[in-house]
Amino acid sequence: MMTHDFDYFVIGAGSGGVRSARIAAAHGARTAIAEEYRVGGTCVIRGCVPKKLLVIGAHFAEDLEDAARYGWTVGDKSFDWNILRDNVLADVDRLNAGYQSTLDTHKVTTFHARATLTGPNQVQVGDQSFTAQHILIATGARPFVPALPGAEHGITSNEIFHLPALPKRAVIAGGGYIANEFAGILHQLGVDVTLVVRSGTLLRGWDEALADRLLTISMQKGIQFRFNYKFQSIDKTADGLTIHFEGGKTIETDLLLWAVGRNPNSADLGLETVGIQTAENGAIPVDADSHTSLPWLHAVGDVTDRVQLTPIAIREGHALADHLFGTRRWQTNYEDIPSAVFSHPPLASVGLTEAQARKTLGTVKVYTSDFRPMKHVLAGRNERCLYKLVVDASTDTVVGAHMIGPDAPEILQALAIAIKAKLTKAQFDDTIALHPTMSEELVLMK
Ligand SMILES: Cc1cc2nc3c(=O)[nH]c(=O)nc-3n(C[C@H](O)[C@H](O)[C@H](O)COP(=O)(O)OP(=O)(O)OC[C@H]3O[C@@H](n4cnc5c(N)ncnc54)[C@H](O)[C@@H]3O)c2cc1C
Ligand SMILES: NC(=O)c1ccc[n+]([C@@H]2O[C@H](COP(=O)([O-])OP(=O)(O)OC[C@H]3O[C@@H](n4cnc5c(N)ncnc54)[C@H](O)[C@@H]3O)[C@@H](O)[C@H]2O)c1
Repeated sequence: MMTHDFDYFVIGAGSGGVRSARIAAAHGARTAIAEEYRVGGTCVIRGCVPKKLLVIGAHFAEDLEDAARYGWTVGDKSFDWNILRDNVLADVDRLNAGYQSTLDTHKVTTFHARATLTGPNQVQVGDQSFTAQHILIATGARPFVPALPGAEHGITSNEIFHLPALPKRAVIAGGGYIANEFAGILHQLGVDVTLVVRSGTLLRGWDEALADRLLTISMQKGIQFRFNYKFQSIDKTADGLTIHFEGGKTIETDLLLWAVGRNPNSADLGLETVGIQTAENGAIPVDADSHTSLPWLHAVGDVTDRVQLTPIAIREGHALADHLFGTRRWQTNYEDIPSAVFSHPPLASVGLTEAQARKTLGTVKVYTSDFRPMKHVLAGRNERCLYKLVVDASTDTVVGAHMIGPDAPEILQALAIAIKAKLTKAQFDDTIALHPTMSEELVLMK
């Protein structure tokens, strides 16, 4: 048998790559990983983690306001972006070091350089070349920026965490996760935010009633929306940017954030050299075990464009390493994946939306609770929660849960266990309420 330099060579030290490398090494595989930017990948360095810290930081704007109704005298409030940004970036450094130390502890050889495929079982890293029995591509996705005149004057989520100063005005392009999360963050921090959506729908694919509720609350807070606006070009001016839209409309702004999706990061990896053809958007085709059509080449995470979420990349990477180097063969289950939009307030969802259930099931029952949380009542904040349970009427199984309101993602993670376990509405009803909480609504819906 031919001896390779490594048993496993992982390209990309993000969520999927790090987990896969660590598990493979724990199984005894001689493992290497290459990272061209920073170990930890999108989620840790410029995604979930710094984003969530900014969400928490931004929410103090409302908490400090509400504190007065609870009897607290808060002195003159002021906000310093440099402090928040630098503390968040310092935490990212801490996590980055933690990820590196995990790799080191597991004796994974790390190369801090870009890697490419140069032939079957072959990788080039900087000016070094290696062979490996198995190679994993876990290179993630990159922000999509439309090819429009002046598009380069906009920034993406990669740059937003490093802003030297907050702008006065910001336009955010897109109506999905990143657009709504950063609309909330920037607005709370005092930026005049306009969200520009090319269609008439916010958060396509989410339960419509929840998306509508986010729109209503966001508008109430002062975020502006422009629907059915199609970008044409962007001019840099003395005062900032002028954005031109089809039909002659324009918006003046200081900052433009492109949040219009992320494409698999597979360009210039050498895939064509080894005979792999990607989908039009760059996605690497894989089977349920994350194998490509070549026996030595595998891919997990965003680069495969299955579900662009960290826990999914982690599972895919873990299952693959177990399969290649361990004894257990298992596959990632894509049913009932919980997810959240960390907007202000956040949305969280698992299972079928009402529309999906009506399309795919026979009869469907929908239970809703539309209420003002007690914290908001005393604070005089007119912001209502909306909880929704979708039930397959033929079996009484709860097939979907959808929530918007404070702490919705925290509540939904536990609720996702009940949905995954296919509990019935009767079992929800049989559960004693924990009073007074917001989540007790979930067992009180009639
Ligand atoms: C702003 C933002 C917020 C997000 N928030 C959430 C959230 O709250 N919850 C959630 O679940 N998901 C969130 N996501 C999505 C999540 O970050 C991704 O789904 C996840 O990181 C995908 O993991 P991955 O391993 O596929 O790729 P990544 O984590 O992106 O890792 C890929 C790594 O490969 C490296 N790389 C690329 N090419 C090469 C090469 N040729 N050689 C060497 N290295 C290379 C990259 O530098 C990167 O470090 C967010 C994403 C963004 C952008
Ligand atoms: N909280 C989370 O879990 C979280 C947070 C951020 C990102 N993510 C992941 O990262 C992915 C990327 O996030 P995202 O917000 O960029 O994508 P998204 O798919 O959520 O939203 C993209 C938006 O851009 C619009 N769009 C697409 N092309 C456009 C164009 N040419 N012009 C104008 N609008 C256009 C779409 O209609 C949509 O509203 C998400 O799909 C998600 O999987 C997850």
